[in-house]
Amino acid sequence: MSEHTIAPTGLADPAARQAMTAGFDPDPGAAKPDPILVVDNIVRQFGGMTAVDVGHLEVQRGLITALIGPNGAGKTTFFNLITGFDRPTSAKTGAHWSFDGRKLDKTSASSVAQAGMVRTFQLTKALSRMTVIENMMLGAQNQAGENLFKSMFHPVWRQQEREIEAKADELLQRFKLYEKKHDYAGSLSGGQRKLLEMARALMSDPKMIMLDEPMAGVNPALTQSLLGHIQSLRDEGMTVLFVEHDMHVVRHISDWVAVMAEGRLVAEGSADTVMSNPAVIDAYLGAHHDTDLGDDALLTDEALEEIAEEVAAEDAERQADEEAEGLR
Ligand SMILES: Nc1ncnc2c1ncn2[C@@H]1O[C@H](COP(=O)(O)OP(=O)(O)OP(=O)(O)O)[C@@H](O)[C@H]1O
Repeated sequence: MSEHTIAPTGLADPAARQAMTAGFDPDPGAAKPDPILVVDNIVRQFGGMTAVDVGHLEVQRGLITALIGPNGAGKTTFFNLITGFDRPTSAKTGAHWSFDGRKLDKTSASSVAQAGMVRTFQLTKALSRMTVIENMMLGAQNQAGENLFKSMFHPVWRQQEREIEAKADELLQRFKLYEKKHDYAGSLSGGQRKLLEMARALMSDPKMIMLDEPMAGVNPALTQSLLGHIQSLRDEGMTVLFVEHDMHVVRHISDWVAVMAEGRLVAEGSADTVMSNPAVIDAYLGAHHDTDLGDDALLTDEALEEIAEEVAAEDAERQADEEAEGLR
């Protein structure tokens, strides 16, 4: 085991995870035995519209928790709020959240990342024009958003550069991106970009990784590899919180599911339980009549490939639409 690999925990055993979650109270916002993230009274309004209004949420340490909900439910806004990229409207009226026992509500995005709660970032245009290894090196500097570029010139950066590069190489090997080390990140496929986003987030040794739609734009060849990487992170002791629209993926890898609708937390439970919950079905049907909540508890390899093909086709369609719009 390398020095950057986290020691396996008892939660690598599916039976241990099932036994643990079977004991959770299924009420939305219920207490967990060992929460790594505790959120209270987070409200975000845009004008007169309430995008997020979460009274209480606990995320259990060491599990994969999916945050699901129809379009516009407030999932991304919630991610932005708890990672310091946005401020709650309720900042002065009792919003607070803590991670691993540390209060985070007055902290910046970089301090949140330093505390060990790291989210993935989509490759922006600027990051696409940098090489894979340059992206990884920036990831080491705590995911500080607009401060990423400044961080390159910090003296500490230069001192530690070699050590950091060795860690980056190790992660690139793990994520099968080492051969692409000096390629521009923009030249990677959709799936490889997702792997790079994940590898980059791991450069700061997080305790919890937050993934926003990790399967979007991923081609069939990489779908299973990506799911496997997410499960391995959990098996090694990391907590994973992810937003995902594909319910088959949610069923396949989640230990616990939290559901948002119209900004609020409306349900929690195992994937099977929440997807048969009438409040959840109503929330989805109200927003999206053709949503497939999935009907299989465990996916076959063929089903996974089909999902990946659908995702790739949707992505190609979206890209074609964007290109057509650009030509107009
Ligand atoms: N900067 C903003 N200004 C105004 N409204 C916003 C802003 N950001 C989000 N919203 C609104 O807040 C609501 C929640 O949006 P959000 O993107 O968080 O939902 P979501 O659950 O992540 O949706 P999706 O699954 O479609 O990504 C939506 O109605 C959205 O239009």
